[in-house]
Amino acid sequence: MRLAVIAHDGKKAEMVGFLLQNIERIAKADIVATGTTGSHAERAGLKVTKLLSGPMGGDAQIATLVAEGKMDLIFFFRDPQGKHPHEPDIQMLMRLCDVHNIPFATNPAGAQLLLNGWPVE
Ligand SMILES: O=C(CO)COP(=O)(O)O
Repeated sequence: MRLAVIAHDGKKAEMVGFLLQNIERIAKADIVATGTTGSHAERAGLKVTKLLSGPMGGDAQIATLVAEGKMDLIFFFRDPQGKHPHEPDIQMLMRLCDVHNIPFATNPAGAQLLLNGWPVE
C-alpha cells in the first residue's frame, strides 16, 4: 500500500493518533507525508518519507505522485475552520485523485473505512 498522509495543523495530533491506532494495518505500507505532518509522525515512532511542507509545495508533490500512478490511498485530515494560502494546491490534489480514481479520506471516520476495506497484504 502506497499511502500519503497530510494533516492541517489543527488535525496533526488526530492524524498521528489515527496512524498509531492502525499500526498493524499500515505496518507494510510505504508512507509519504507532507513535511510537518511527517515530522509529527516520526516523533511518534512511525517510518515515513517526508516531502516538502504543504505551503511550500508538499501537496503539489503528492499530487504529482498521484498523477504518475504512484499512490494508492490519500489521508488528508483537513481543518474545516482554517484558511490556507496554498488552497489551490489542495484543490489540485483532490482533483487529481478524482481524475485517477484514488481513494481520498478527509477525516478519521472515512480513513478508517478505507483501511478496513483494504486487502491484507
Ligand atoms: O498544509 C498542509 C496540507 O495542505 C500540511 O503540510 P504540513 O504537513 O507540512 O504542515
